[in-house]
Amino acid sequence: MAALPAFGGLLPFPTLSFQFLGLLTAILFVGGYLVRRALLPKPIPGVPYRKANAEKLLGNGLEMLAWKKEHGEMFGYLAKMAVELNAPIFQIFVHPFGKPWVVIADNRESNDIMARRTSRDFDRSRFLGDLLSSLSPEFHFHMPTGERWKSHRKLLADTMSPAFLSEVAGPQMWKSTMKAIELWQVKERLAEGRPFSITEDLRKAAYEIIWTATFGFETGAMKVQSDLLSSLPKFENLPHIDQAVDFPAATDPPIFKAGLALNDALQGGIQSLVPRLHLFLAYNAVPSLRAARSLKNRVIEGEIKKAIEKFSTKTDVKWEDQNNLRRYMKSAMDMVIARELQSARKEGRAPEPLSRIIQDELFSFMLAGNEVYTLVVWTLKFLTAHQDVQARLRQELHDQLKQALETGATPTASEIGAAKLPYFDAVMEESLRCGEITQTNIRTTQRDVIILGHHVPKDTEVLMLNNGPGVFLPPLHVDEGLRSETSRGAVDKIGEWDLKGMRDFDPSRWLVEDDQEQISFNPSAGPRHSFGAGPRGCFGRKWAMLEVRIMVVLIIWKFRLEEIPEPLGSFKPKPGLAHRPEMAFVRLTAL
Ligand code: HEM
Repeated sequence: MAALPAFGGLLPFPTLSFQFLGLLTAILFVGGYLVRRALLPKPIPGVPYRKANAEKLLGNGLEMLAWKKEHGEMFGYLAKMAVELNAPIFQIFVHPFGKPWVVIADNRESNDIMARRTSRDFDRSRFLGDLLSSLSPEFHFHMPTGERWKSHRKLLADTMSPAFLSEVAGPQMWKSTMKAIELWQVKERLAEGRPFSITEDLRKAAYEIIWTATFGFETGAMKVQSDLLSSLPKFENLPHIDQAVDFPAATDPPIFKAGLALNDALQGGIQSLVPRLHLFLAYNAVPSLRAARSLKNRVIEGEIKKAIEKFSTKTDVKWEDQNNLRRYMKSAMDMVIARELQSARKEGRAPEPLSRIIQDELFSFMLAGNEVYTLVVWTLKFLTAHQDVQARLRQELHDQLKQALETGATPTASEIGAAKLPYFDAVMEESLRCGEITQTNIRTTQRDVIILGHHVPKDTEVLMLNNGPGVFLPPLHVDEGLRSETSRGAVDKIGEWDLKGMRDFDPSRWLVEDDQEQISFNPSAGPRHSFGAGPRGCFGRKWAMLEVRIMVVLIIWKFRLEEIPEPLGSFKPKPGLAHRPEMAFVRLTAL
């Protein structure tokens, strides 16, 4: 009985607890429903999207990751969605708590946004600030368009002048490329007809080239590798003729290693949900990156001090006089420092050659220059896979650089820069297109805007596809009345591709023939946004195209890129910051 009261005491509990549990369940259910609803993507009214994705907490996120896993890149998913939705404008949901991103799959409208609707309606994407502000806070790439951005670009303006490019940067690019060629001559001899990977060599060569042209001295990365391989005897036990040879790698010079490490760390930011915080912690807390940053700062400061010493007494620099430039300037840094000292003298202010601004802007040439490497890698792959294109390209070089051919000399930087090479230009443009070097361009809306008849709110990220309808797939129909006025006015400015063979690598799509059967390169033959467009288009485009020209011409002049077996010739991209191939092999014959 003693248990009774206890039992009796417990009796009401189950009654209460059922009610309580019922209530709790209801609260949890309703609460859960409300929280879920709050977390679900919030579509922008009127802009097309796939309904199923708006009902998932992660929106399109998991599908995009699955696509990336299968295809090695992510933006093909967006091209596929444009076709599936049959919509030249649509939205996707990328971040669990973030706003939708709007995607444009129409080249004329994209061009209009970048070229004519900057910066009142659209401006530099904020995402780029998240990525770059820890490493290079004063790099103008990520700044909104305005006075600060303008003054930074002005500081560097001389580095893109024809005089500087032909007299200073070009010869530096040529010298560094020849170092890479010497390395490949050694490799070609050791490989005895077998293929080998060029990914690392090209990455380092492009980095060395841009470093030398920016700072005026070589880091020595190419040389240490050549020295190591030259010292090796003939290779015993070479693999089968179709299998790749691996070469030992020399240790990179410390400053070279530091620059690459700082650059590669950006990759982590791209993949992070909180890129700004991620990169701030990486650069400030990871000991190897902290050390890399302080070494980079020390070296750049040291070089700037040398330039100050050189230019503080020189007051007779004539900026447009090529001889004068050739005499004084060895690099982009010389140019920037000399200009800063001169401007300060003129304006009666103290010069600031060691400012963070100058250091960041100069170092950031290195970051931007990475894309040059990507373009060269894709180009060499296309030329290997399309032997007919390679033969026609070499023929054009031999025809146009006759003097070098007849004397057995290597064409100089200025000969290469000045040669009229329409087929070469077409090959480059087609490599940019088919290598999908710039898969999308991106802008942020600055106020509520109308795109193709749809209302898009302020602060929306707008992605413009370069890999979808109109480029590799038939264009989607757009009612002319829905276009902006300026877009309607640009109707005949850019050509459209024949639907047949849109996906094929075919440089001749960029060529036109006149009545006298003269071939010329037509940059407006079809959509072309690899360097962006408008005021925020690529600042270094002329530099990039000169560097690529010097590299590719010298490689094709010195080597034949022989066919390689299928597995090594794969065109599958590798997941990463840029659209790069998973592998790049060549089988070289020295010419
Ligand atoms: C094949 C090589 C290259 C490609 C494909 C490329 C592509 C691009 C693209 C797509 C943009 C953004 C354009 C836009 O949003 O409208 C850009 C911006 C920029 N690029 Fe390049 N680039 C290359 C090489 C270079 C080089 C070699 C340099 C410097 C030496 C450079 C410096 C810059 C800078 C400073 C910006 C930012 C411009 C601004 O915001 O005002 N780029 N580039």
